[in-house]
Amino acid sequence: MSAELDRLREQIDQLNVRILESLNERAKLARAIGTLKVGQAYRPEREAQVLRRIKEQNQGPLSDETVALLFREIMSACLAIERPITVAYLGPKGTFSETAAMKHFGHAGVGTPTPSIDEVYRKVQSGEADFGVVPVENSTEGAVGRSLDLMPNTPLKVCGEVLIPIHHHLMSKGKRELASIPRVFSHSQSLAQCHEWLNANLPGAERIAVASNAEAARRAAEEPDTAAVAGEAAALHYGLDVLSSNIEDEPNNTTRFLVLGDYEPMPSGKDKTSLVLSANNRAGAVYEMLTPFATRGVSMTKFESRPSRVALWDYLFFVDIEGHRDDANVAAALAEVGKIAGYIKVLGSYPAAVL
Ligand SMILES: O=C(O)C(=O)C[C@]1(C(=O)O)C=C[C@@H](O)C=C1
Repeated sequence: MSAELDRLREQIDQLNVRILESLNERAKLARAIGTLKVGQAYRPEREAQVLRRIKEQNQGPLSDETVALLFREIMSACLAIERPITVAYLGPKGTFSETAAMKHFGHAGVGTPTPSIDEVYRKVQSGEADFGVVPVENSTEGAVGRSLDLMPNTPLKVCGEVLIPIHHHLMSKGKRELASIPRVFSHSQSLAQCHEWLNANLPGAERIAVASNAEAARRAAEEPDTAAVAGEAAALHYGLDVLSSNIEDEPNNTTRFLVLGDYEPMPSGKDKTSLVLSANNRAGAVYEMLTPFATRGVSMTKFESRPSRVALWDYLFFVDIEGHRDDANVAAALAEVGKIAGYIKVLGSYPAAVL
């Protein structure tokens, strides 16, 4: 048994040397590519292609998801040799936005927790951060209004999307009985996402909405007789005990984040395009405006209306379609929609989420 163990470990040691050599060889190639580039070194379209190919080529036993996550980190580390990417996200540390930023840019990216969505936009616009990550919609609770409302006026482009499965946990400083918790902090969306569970398990507790679920965890760590509803990252960051796991009412609860930056990705082969439209206020106007997508075979993956904030009962439509704005059918459809719509702004074309 022990001889067999030694033999297998010897093989792993030898393989580690080869992996190490390969990693550094790869890093040198990435650095050489970096010297040829003008402007932004980060290329999301290339990263998406690399990750898709790795998933296709994977023979196991590691899962496709696992190998893709490993290669995400390898690319993140290779890119950081020149200069780590800076990413502003809705903080404090421990939010799902931080999880999204790290999932997309890898852990060699330097995350900057930022107090509000407005401030994330501002930091990227001013060049204080290379990219920003903002939540745009949750599968249970719908749109994140502020992120959408800032899009029509920003010069930034949408250059990526990140999907994060959202699992909420009830946590407190030290283990305690649920019945002994008089107050629970969380973000209003998280409270809504756990509404049924809280009704059933903490019926008497006061629910207090705070700016983020990481802020909720921070307060639960400091204030006696309180608990927080937040994610695992927040429990780890603030040293809280998880009293009950996965308390979200909808098990497939997922939040979608967009990556914003001063960069327009090239086509990656599987892309999405986000746009904002307004229709004239007459019968059939929205139907007519969207018809070119149908006739050109362009799938719409999202249609969301928001008050325009310009006139009463005037709306903006946030639309996502499949394909890149440079794809022939998408370009033709956008040109036709542009002639019909009262207003059109293409927010960006970007690779569909791989992970
Ligand atoms: O192919 C490139 O453009 C690279 O810079 C290399 C590389 C990689 O490590 O594969 C690194 C960073 C980019 O974001 C994309 C890919």
